[in-house]
Parts: sequence; C-alpha cells; structure tokens
Amino acid sequence: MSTILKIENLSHKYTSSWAVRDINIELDQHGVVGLLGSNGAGKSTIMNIVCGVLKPTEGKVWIDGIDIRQQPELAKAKLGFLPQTLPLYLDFTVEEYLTYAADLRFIPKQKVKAAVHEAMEKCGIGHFSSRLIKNLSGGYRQRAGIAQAIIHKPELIILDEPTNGLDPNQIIEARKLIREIAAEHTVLLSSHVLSEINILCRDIIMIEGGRIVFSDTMDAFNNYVQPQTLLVRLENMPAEESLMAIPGVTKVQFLADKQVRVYFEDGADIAELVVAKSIQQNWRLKEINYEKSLLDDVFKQLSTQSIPTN
Ligand SMILES: Nc1ncnc2c1ncn2[C@@H]1O[C@H](COP(=O)(O)OP(=O)(O)OP(=O)(O)O)[C@@H](O)[C@H]1O
Repeated sequence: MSTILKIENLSHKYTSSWAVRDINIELDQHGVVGLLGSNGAGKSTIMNIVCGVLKPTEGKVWIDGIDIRQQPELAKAKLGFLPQTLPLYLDFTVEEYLTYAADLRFIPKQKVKAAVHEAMEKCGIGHFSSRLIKNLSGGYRQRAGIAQAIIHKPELIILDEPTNGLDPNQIIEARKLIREIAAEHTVLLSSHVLSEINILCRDIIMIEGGRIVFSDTMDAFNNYVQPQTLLVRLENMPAEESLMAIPGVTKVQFLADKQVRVYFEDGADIAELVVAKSIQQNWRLKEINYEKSLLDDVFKQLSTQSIPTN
C-alpha cells in the first residue's frame, strides 16, 4: 500500500506564537492511528491543515501523493473529515443531509441514492433516515457526522475527538463503528483521552506543546517507561531490612497475599539479586514480576519531556 498521508515539516502560527512546530507524519496502512495530546496541544490545528481547512505557515501535506494546497479538489476526494464541531444541518433529515454531503463530494447524480443508503447502513442510522437531525441523540448525530465523512469512500478519514460529549454506551458504539471503518480505511483520530487511544489505535502519535514527543506502535508506547518496581510473592516474608539491604532497592511496600512491592533506583536491575538472596535465606520465592508503568504515568512523563521520534 502506498503512503496515504504524508506531512512534512509542518509548522503553524496563528498570531505571534507557534501552535505546531516541525510535524512529520507518514501513514501507509489501514487501521486507526491515534493523535494524542492534552487540550491546546495542537491536534485540531494539524487536522485542519491536513483537511485543507487551514493554510499552514510552513510545510506540506500530501494525501495519497496529492498536494492538498496545489490540487485541493483531487486531494479532498480522497479524504473524509469529521471536525470537532459536528458539521450538521439540524433542520435537514438524515437522508437530506447525506444527499447534500454526497453532492458536495461530487458523487455522480445516479449514484447518490446508493451512496447515501450505504453510508447510513454502515453507520447504523438507516432507521432514522427521515428523522430531522435536531431530533437525534448525541450518539446518532455523531453517526450522521461519520456517515458524511465516509460517503465518498475516501482512503483517509480524519476524526477530531469523535467520542467527545458522548455517554458511555454511545462511546462503545462509536468505537465499534470506528473499528469497522478502519478495516477498510486509514483513520487518523485525535483524543486527549489516553485510554481511548489505547483501546482503539494500532499506532500512536503523541503531541505536546505543538511538537511530536512520541510516535510508534501502541505496544512500544506501553513499554516505553522502564519498570521501576518488582512485585514479589514469597512464602516466607523477610523483614524490611533484609530487602532494603539489596543494592539498588529504595523502598519496600508489603501487600496482601504474601506479596511485596520492591522499588529500585533508575538503571538498577535487581531481579537477579532478589532471586539469589531468596535462595540464600530460604524466602521461598513463588513469583517475581517487573511492574509496567501505568499508561497515565507514561503520558505524564512524555508530556513533560521531549524525546526523539522514530
Ligand atoms: N484560531 C486561533 N487563533 C489563535 N490561536 C489559536 C486558534 N486556534 C487554536 N489556537 C491555539 O493554538 C494552539 C493549538 O490549538 P489546537 O486547537 O490545535 O489544540 P488541540 O490539541 O486540538 O486542543 P483541544 O483538544 O482543546 O481542541 C492552542 O494554544 C490554541 O489556543
């Protein structure tokens, strides 16, 4: 599969200060890629530039090899966009709205009806085709918004905070729909909620202060921060002093079920030392595991430091 989205040296200044700086992104396969960042990090700015809504101060964007500034109509035919504020006409019915969206996308007249029908079915709103959009719930309005983004079967779909404002059941439904769409399309989705990106995305691009601070697979992100604790289960629990005597150990915390959490300093690899001492002092070691940092810890750490992207 060819490169569906390429962003090169993208920077944008609204007034005097830079909103995003030197962004480079390349997407070349189906699935969901998450753009994660706290409020004001620069996610919408990037998405608006990719979709041709905003002219970048510096840099270039290609959609399937087509420059969005030089050939906007051709490039936009290959992308669908759901902005943060839903682009809905409240006094239209769902069918009227999607028919209008199909016209805007230059779908040939004789194919509009089928395209509208297909998008409604895919997004599970066929049964509301003649309902006014203003009478739809938040979850169904979101589906109507997603339907307009996929009506022309674009290669790339950009979803800016698509589950924002939905209730928990609507969020589950929206995620299911996004996964289905991502089986056939490349989806770039933004969120400030780490767990959402973790659940939905294959790859993650994290942006803070307008710069990319991490870009890799979700698995690599989860493994990024080195473990700082060992969780150990011992049949014969030793005294705190015995554990603290192991070089590198900074703190111990006794837990239920004959478990102890052992904190150690950066760079120290103490698992072998714990095992050796357990044998020597007959602690009867049952289990020993490095504890992975919580996702939120990773987020916090990356938010406050810049690291090179891959
Ligand atoms: N039209 C504008 N004029 C001036 N500054 C703007 C404008 N739009 C955004 N900004 C600023 O640019 C920065 C990036 O904003 P952006 O909306 O891209 O972030 P975001 O990550 O999408 O945040 P959110 O999740 O809150 O939407 C912020 O500091 C914001 O205040």
